[in-house]
Amino acid sequence: MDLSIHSPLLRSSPSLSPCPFNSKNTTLNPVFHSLNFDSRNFQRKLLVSRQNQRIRAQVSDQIVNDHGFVLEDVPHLTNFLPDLPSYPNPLQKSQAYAIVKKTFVSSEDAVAQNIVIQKDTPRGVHFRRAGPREKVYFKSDEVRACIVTCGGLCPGINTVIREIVCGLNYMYGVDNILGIEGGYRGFYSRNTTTLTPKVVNDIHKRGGTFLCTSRGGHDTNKIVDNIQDRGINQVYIIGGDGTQRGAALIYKEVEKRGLPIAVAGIPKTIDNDIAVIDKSFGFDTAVEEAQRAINAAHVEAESVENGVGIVKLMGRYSGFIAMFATLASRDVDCCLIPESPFYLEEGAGQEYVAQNMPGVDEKDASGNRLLLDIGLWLTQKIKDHFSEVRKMTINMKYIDPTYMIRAIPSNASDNIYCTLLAQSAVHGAMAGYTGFTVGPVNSKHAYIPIAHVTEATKKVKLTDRMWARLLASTNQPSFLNRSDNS
Ligand SMILES: Nc1ncnc2c1ncn2[C@@H]1O[C@H](COP(=O)(O)OP(=O)(O)O)[C@@H](O)[C@H]1O
Ligand SMILES: O=P(O)(O)OC[C@H]1O[C@](O)(COP(=O)(O)O)[C@@H](O)[C@@H]1O
Ligand SMILES: [Mg+2]
Repeated sequence: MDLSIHSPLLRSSPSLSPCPFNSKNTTLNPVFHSLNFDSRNFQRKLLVSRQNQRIRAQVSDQIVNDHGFVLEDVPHLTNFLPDLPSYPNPLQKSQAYAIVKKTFVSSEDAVAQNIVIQKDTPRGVHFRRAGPREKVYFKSDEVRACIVTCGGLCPGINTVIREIVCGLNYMYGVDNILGIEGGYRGFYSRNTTTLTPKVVNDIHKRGGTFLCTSRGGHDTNKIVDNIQDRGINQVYIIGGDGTQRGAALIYKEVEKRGLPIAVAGIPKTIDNDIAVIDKSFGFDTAVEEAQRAINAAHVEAESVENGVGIVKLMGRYSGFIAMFATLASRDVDCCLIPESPFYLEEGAGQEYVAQNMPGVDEKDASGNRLLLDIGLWLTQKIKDHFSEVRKMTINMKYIDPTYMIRAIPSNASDNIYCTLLAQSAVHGAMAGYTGFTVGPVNSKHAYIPIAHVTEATKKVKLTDRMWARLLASTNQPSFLNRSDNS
């Protein structure tokens, strides 16, 4: 019987305490050659090719120059509405920003996706740097914005909502902001709520989402009809990979209808599984909270004879929470993540787990596969092993803090991170960018084409040094052969 566990089906990433089982790169700062990519210059392929000899290829919104510099650009409203008027950015008159040396981000600023390069390698993919632009494409009193939150919870959602509202109001003088309640379906099945700085003043101190959320219910046409009917011209969409896919469809439909509506995505997920960006908001808070569960398991296991503690954490297909919580805690003896197939004494397959548990083919309303609860299964297997094979009685404590780590308010650093995300999204929408997701790339906030963050799921790389650090700290088996790593 094949008993090896196949990671894609793991529901979450348990970490164990105490466990029953026993180049050198040249780092260079990329040199930025002066490449003029002011939006009007490179929106239109042919125009760009003629105007700038250094640009030798452009595929859709991608520019490549002779140095292997690739700009993965985001759409701009003027791509399909060339006559859209622009206005001076009201931040010019802001007292707070008056002392800033460089209030506006240059249209030539780009953020490198890969900052560890070698002298002769191409300079690689870059994204537009996020931040306020000299010109905006909306008059403050004509903005009618809306905010929606979709998918699972995550610490910090309320901070993002609060800072979008306050950012729009304080920086751009916008006071027409709607909250769409209950996720995507809220566009057509619920009433909206009016958001002002006063209404959202304290919400960052609470977990969850002030606007409520849901899975499923994305109907692009109905959503865009509703956006149009309500006269909304800026749409802020906070959510994970599924939500961002939905946001891309909304942007496409808006473009098809030729509407002057900016669509901005703010990536949210507790799992940290969104590609390109350094880290998702709330992740640090969740890892911190997971310490409490690991600590409890450790204390319980240490305080009795033959104590074993198991903690189950979230992560779907990505084991970042378990990996970072383990690295931070140092009390964990074995960390199991979906990316790393593991075996018990005879091997242990997810198929085997599936035989013992119903519901393997079920999906949630968004189409996400409902994964098996590996934590409970593992707990039983370990108990069985000790009683049947080793003839020992163990004292097992199983802790499942999964929803507790995502339902809390964000910590201080996540709050600041959420503020930057929200403000970057506001600056981007006001500047007329659309169909973008915002997020930090190598610590600099950037506007990223939505497809880039949805086309792949970020996973722990077992061949990276971080996983090696974890193996070294727990002293657990790697479960992998060297040949598996290639
Ligand atoms: N491929 C898709 N196209 C359009 N909408 C989607 C898609 N995947 C998910 N959605 C919608 O996005 C919302 C959230 O998706 P879900 O997968 O539950 O959470 P998350 O965004 O956190 O990954 C749901 O309303 C769902 O209907
Ligand atoms: O909220 P639900 O439907 O119980 O789903 C739980 C899932 O949500 C998550 O917490 C977050 O997933 P999303 O970011 O895709 O919403 C997963 O870690 C977990 O598997
Ligand atoms: Mg998701």
